[in-house]
Amino acid sequence: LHANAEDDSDELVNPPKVEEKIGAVPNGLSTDSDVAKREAESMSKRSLRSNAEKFEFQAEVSRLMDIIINSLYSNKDIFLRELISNASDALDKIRFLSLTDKEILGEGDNAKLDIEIKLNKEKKIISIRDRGIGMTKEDLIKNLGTIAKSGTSAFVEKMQTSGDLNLIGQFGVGFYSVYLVADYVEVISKHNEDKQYVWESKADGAFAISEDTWNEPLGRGTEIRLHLREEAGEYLEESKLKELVKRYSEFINFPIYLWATKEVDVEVPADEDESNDEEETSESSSEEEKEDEEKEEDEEGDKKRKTKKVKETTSEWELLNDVKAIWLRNPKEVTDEEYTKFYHSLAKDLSDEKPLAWSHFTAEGDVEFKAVLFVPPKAPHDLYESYYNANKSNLKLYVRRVFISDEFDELLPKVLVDSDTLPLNVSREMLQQHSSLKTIKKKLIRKALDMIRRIAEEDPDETNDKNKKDIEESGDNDEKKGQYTKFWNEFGKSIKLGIIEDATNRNRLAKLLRFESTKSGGKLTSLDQYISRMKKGQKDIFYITGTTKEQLEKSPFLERLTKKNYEVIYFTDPVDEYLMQYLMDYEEYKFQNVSKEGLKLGKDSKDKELKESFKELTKWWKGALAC
Ligand SMILES: Nc1ncnc2c1ncn2[C@@H]1O[C@H](COP(=O)(O)OP(=O)(O)OP(=O)(O)O)[C@@H](O)[C@H]1O
Repeated sequence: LHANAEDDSDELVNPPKVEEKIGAVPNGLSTDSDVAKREAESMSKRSLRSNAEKFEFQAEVSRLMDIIINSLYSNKDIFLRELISNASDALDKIRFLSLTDKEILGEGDNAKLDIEIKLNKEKKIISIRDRGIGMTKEDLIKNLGTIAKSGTSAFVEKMQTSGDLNLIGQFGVGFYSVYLVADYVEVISKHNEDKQYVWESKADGAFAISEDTWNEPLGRGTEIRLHLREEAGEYLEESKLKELVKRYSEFINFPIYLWATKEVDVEVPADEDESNDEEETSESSSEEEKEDEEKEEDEEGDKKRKTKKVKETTSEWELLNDVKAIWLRNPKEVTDEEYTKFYHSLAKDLSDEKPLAWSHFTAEGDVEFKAVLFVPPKAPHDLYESYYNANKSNLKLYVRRVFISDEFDELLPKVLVDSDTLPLNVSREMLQQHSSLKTIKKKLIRKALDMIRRIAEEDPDETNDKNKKDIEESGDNDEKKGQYTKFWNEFGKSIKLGIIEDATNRNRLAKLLRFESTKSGGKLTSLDQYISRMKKGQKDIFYITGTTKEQLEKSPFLERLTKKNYEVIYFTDPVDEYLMQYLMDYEEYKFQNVSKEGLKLGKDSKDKELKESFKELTKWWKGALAC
């Protein structure tokens, strides 16, 4: 990049004008002395600039960086996805602000919302540049080093036990993954409200910030330059980067361009090329012959001039992703693989695991919107820690393709919604209160519950005879087998919390409950299955709460019921006791805690019990009379 800093930085400021670039020589040398100066300052032998302001990383961040830089983790690819995702977030932010203030985007190239990647093979640098919101000096200090995110220590802990870096993006510390491949990183950033600054660090406990007086002005946005480690040379291959963008960032909502070189055939007049291409010029090897040819051509009048094809290397911006949002497409035309990939990019999930289910639909009526809902294969690591944190949610809302917010206080599966009905020019806070959002929420919850119910219905392990036949007919048994148990193990607690909080959907959620019982044979069972096994005349659903099933099995209260062949549910989760204060009944049956005093059994058993007590009473009475 620096060898021709002027050319390059120009290209970074004025990107994708493909036509202009054809034939340009991106690696040509420049004689401009300013450029040479800039380059010298910029590279500074990979030591932090001496006159820069120095900062220490916050201790947790420093530990995190140590772990990353010394990691033997083989999937180093993730750095690119993290940087692209940060660039995309920064673009979302500026686009959102521009809804209420058009001026904010600026003019010309500044208004182009895209992401550009460039390679400098010679200097082993990858640069990723966006025209997003950018960072002020204060942002750079805060965001990249001095303030540890809440996820930092959680991630450090997780890394120490599992060594699995895949989750880095989910812990909100993705930026630092650059040190998997680089040993020196520069972040050049320009925010509308500040000057251009350079942040730099070699991940050795310190970083430095200087006002940028040597790089080309960015206009607005951020450029991240990774000075690659010796062993990370593979990332200088264009093919590798193309593959990575395709794999991990295909669904980013902004165009991602790579400054790609390619060989093109160029037609040149046969004679012009003579001096530098011996093979090709053999047909006209002497001045005389050349003159003869010219004469011939002149004589032939309108006949074409003699030309020939030569190969030339040129560079141009190549678009790497298809920006058409998946949710706008017809569901019939989107493949399972595309949904899975889209989910992975949305959830920053690097595993190969498919989502447990998804639902892609268009809602019509008063509020129109399109949505794609996913049930992740695994619950987010902090799902319950942050359960009551109002700002944390997995819902992403777009209005007319513009990302508006992911700050909703609703717990839903991974969700992405795009609506044309909502107004664009209102603040996030106002939008939260907008009545349309309530309708969206209602519809989404219904759809999410349907989707979860379907996981159960399609799972052959869920031995509900009603749907067993359908499952057998559908043929894809293996894939669906055990999926509901998997769902339950990951999200069961959410269903319970839903029952507690959402009175309107309580019954629908109760259908999704699973538990073990005295008759479930160690497996999970549902309320419907419990009801199907009920004794004749039984009016109640019996349950017992405690810490473990083993402990409950010894309970004398339980024995009283099992002796009479009643099925009793074991509720052993700490939340269950609380849950049962809200779940009074299911269908026409009441819940009864068997360890409560004064337990009433079902009608027939009640009669029996009465008879029993009557027998006892008469025995006693007879005895008393005999005395
Ligand atoms: N290209 C960028 N433009 C503007 N700000 C950025 C950019 N890259 C990073 N940042 C800022 O630095 C912060 C830290 O980035 P980092 O990747 O570590 O975490 P994150 O983006 O919040 O979470 P995640 O890792 O899940 O993407 C971001 O929250 C953002 O404020």
